[in-house]
Amino acid sequence: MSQASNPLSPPHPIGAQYQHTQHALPSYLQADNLGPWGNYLQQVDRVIPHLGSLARWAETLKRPKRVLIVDVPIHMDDGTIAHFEGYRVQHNVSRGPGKGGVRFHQNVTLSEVMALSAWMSVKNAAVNVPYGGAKGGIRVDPKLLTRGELERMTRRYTSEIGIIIGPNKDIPAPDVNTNEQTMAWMMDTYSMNTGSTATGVVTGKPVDLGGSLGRREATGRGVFTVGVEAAKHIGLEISGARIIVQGFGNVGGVAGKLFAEAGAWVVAVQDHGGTIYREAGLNVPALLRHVEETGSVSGFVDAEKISDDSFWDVECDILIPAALEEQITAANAGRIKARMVIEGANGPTTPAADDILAERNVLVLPDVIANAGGVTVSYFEWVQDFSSFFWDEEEINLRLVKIMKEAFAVIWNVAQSRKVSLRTATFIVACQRILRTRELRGLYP
Ligand SMILES: NC(=O)C1=CN([C@@H]2O[C@H](COP(=O)(O)OP(=O)(O)OC[C@H]3O[C@@H](n4cnc5c(N)ncnc54)[C@H](O)[C@@H]3O)[C@@H](O)[C@H]2O)C=CC1
Ligand SMILES: O=C(O)CCC(=O)C(=O)O
Repeated sequence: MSQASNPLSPPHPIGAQYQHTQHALPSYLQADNLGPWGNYLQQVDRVIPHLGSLARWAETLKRPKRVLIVDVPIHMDDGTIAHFEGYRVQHNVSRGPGKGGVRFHQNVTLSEVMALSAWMSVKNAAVNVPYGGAKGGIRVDPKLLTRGELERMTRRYTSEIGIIIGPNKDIPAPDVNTNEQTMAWMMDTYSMNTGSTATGVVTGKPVDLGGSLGRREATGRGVFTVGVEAAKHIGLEISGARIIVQGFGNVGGVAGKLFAEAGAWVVAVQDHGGTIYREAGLNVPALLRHVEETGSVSGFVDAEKISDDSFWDVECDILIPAALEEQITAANAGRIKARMVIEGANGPTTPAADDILAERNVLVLPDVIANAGGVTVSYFEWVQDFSSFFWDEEEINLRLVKIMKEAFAVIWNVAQSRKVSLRTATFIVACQRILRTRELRGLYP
């Protein structure tokens, strides 16, 4: 059907590159394709037998508290109007305000944001920061927008979700394809709409706007910290270890840099643009500069280009997935050579792949503890904003490492004593905390 004869077409034509946002099936109709949310539900089912009497509250974990779908209309630079679909999901707010990032990606769906918000509830409880779990996103390829379009979309989205976010209600932060600038626009929009500067409404802001030193590197630093702790348990020497990284953005780039500085060899890196390999180890600082300049690892001169699929066959000791969900599946888990997988990304391993890796004695450090460094420093940022007293970077990193090591030690011991995976152990610790609060608070207002 042509645009002109379709009664549902927008009054103004839209640019061809945005048509997917108009014609894609609304994501809330895709509920039968559970994807990451289905994986999360399976992870919950694995923890229920370990919850004792709290298991009677477990259904709480399987239902998001609040789901908001918003239409985000903006003027494009060429004068046309485009509509984007945005989401904010608050999975659980028993332990405190919702907390979790905002993702801009062309494949974002409601089911995905539901899963990401639920993993935030588990993660925040695992490191015992006083938050529930939330997440947001817009179904858009931000690489196709100009800076002005991106700003208008971010601001309109912030206004639309403004009814449920706030420094004491739900605090967004960066995730895939969002950054400090995105958070600055969100903070400014929320502040203008409420009539006073509210730095604590988002974290991951520029330091000049009340952001925290160390937040940019925090998730990668947390990945590195738990990786080093786990390596000690399995007798893996970090110096000289071979590492492969999928996703070389905020999380993968910083984790790769810290492992390289500790003497490891980053031998393969994959991102959306392709996969590169160097037997003798990549020059990580030079690769980071290349990504900064070009947007991808692709085209890095001092490396061999290999096929995306052969990434999974590379000989290595540690694999760090740091891109998107469902990357390690039953189809490739049997090929992975690593002794340890450190999940920088959220939800990169499906439950079926978890089982294959466990059978093959590959240790998986799950997202819900391995990438908790980001939200931990977000918590520091929020505390600093409330007190208007800012800490130096050394103090932030010391506190971050202490929290990550202590949380990981508790989880490791639970895994040993209950003879369960580190993922189930993390869920046991976290879900007990969440459900205990749920029980104490009771049900009626
Ligand atoms: N930024 C943060 O503080 C935190 C992020 N995470 C998770 O870490 C993961 C990465 O997030 P960021 O580094 O912040 O995002 P980013 O936007 O900085 O980087 C994303 C990276 O993934 C790559 N990528 C995208 N699609 C890909 C594909 N199909 N195949 C291979 N690589 C692909 C991109 O090229 C880029 O290198 C996400 O799962 C996110 O939810 C988790 C905790 C905190
Ligand atoms: O820093 C935060 O609040 C949340 C970061 C995030 O989205 C995540 O941990 O997945």
